[in-house]
Amino acid sequence: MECQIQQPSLPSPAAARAPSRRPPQQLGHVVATRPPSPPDGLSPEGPDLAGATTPTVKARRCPHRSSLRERESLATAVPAAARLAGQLLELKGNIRVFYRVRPLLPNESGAVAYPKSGENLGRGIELTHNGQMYFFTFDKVFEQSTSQEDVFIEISHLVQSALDGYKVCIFAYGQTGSGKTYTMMGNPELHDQKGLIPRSLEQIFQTSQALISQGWKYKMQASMLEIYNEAICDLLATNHTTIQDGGASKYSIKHDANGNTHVSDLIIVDVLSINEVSSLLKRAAQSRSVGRTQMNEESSRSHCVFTLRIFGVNEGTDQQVQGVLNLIDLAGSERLNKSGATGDRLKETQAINKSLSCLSDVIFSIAKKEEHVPFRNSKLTYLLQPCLGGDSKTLMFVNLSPEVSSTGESICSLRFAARVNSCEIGIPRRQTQVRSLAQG
Ligand SMILES: Nc1ncnc2c1ncn2[C@@H]1O[C@H](COP(=O)(O)OP(=O)(O)OP(=O)(O)O)[C@@H](O)[C@H]1O
Repeated sequence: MECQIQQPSLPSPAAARAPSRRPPQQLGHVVATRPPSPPDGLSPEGPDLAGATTPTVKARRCPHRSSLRERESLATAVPAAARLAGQLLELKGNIRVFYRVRPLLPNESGAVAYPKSGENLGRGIELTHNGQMYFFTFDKVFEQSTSQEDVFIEISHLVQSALDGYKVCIFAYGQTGSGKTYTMMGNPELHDQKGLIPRSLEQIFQTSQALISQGWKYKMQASMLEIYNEAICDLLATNHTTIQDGGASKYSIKHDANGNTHVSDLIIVDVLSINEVSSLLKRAAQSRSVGRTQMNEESSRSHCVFTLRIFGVNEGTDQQVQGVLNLIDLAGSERLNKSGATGDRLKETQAINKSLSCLSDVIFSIAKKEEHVPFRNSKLTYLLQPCLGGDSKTLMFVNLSPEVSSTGESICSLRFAARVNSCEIGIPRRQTQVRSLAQG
């Protein structure tokens, strides 16, 4: 069940520290239902970054060699190791899991350690709880000192693949105050503190500009919503209405046959530059439901979903791609007795915990390969259905607080993450086609 966990009731600290004997390739399930498509940049029919070459030349030369070379020059921002990790990620059909531990705050004492060598270096974490040692391994661990930039480098290849026509979904999960918002958004104004969302968007715009010389033209559309107390709220709307406000016909979620999600009445903005997206992010951040709790001065009380739809066409080859980038900052899980929530905070906390528990039910159901997966039990799970049960490239960040009193919650988060990591959601599928003459 907890495939990446060495049992909690370990006999001795020495045994607890013994490295896992599981060979690295078993850490994720390789889905072998059909041969995996070659990693980005290796696809002969590639509308990807590499495939964006002059069509006549491309048709005559070895696509593999040219693709790789061109990608090398285009994606200079993505170091080779991270690209390789991304390609591996793509070959597996699982939801990948990275975890990040936030630094200790003043007056906190830590209960987290990491393997210093061996096969679990960079992937393992040890927690001590009530005198027992717990050991987990996942795809990647970011220790307290890891910078925002280093975290982004590890996911930049995944982000890039949205331009190739993939659906990409990255979400942050974890206890309240563990660093989800810092990881996803951070402070977009300060270079060192910029989170994954602003960095991803910068990269997408830079790369799309670089591809103009190879015949590619991209159109981008952004939307941003939050799910607060089980109601959807449009963060780009100037005048907020939710279903609870009486806008009953508003914001219903639908998925089309290609697994694309549509939320009725949601404002979708054409964005032409990174500056335009930045001001949208600023607007949305001001609208987000934030409150003070005992656990976090500025706690996000909602799940926040940023979506960038990417439409690309190559004027030379008539190839079209349609990618989606979903970046999601979930509300934090919290124990009611620890958070001290009352009144509105209590209601919010209950709604957050209920939707996270629905997420957990969905994950359990997918992991057990059950016929019926209860996606419709909450707005969050229904919205995430294509990311959790479809053909998208999905990555979950588990954010952890290193603080002693948080270890119980951290262990729950890590157990949940192990389930998520074991979910096989299928090989990611690229949305691409050749433009017909009729389309112009
Ligand atoms: N990697 C980090 N480096 C520096 N500070 C961090 C880091 N991660 C989190 N913090 C700080 O810790 C505090 C809590 O982080 P954050 O608000 O991101 O948590 P959260 O998980 O989003 O919480 P909630 O679920 O309540 O919204 C913030 O003050 C944030 O700036």
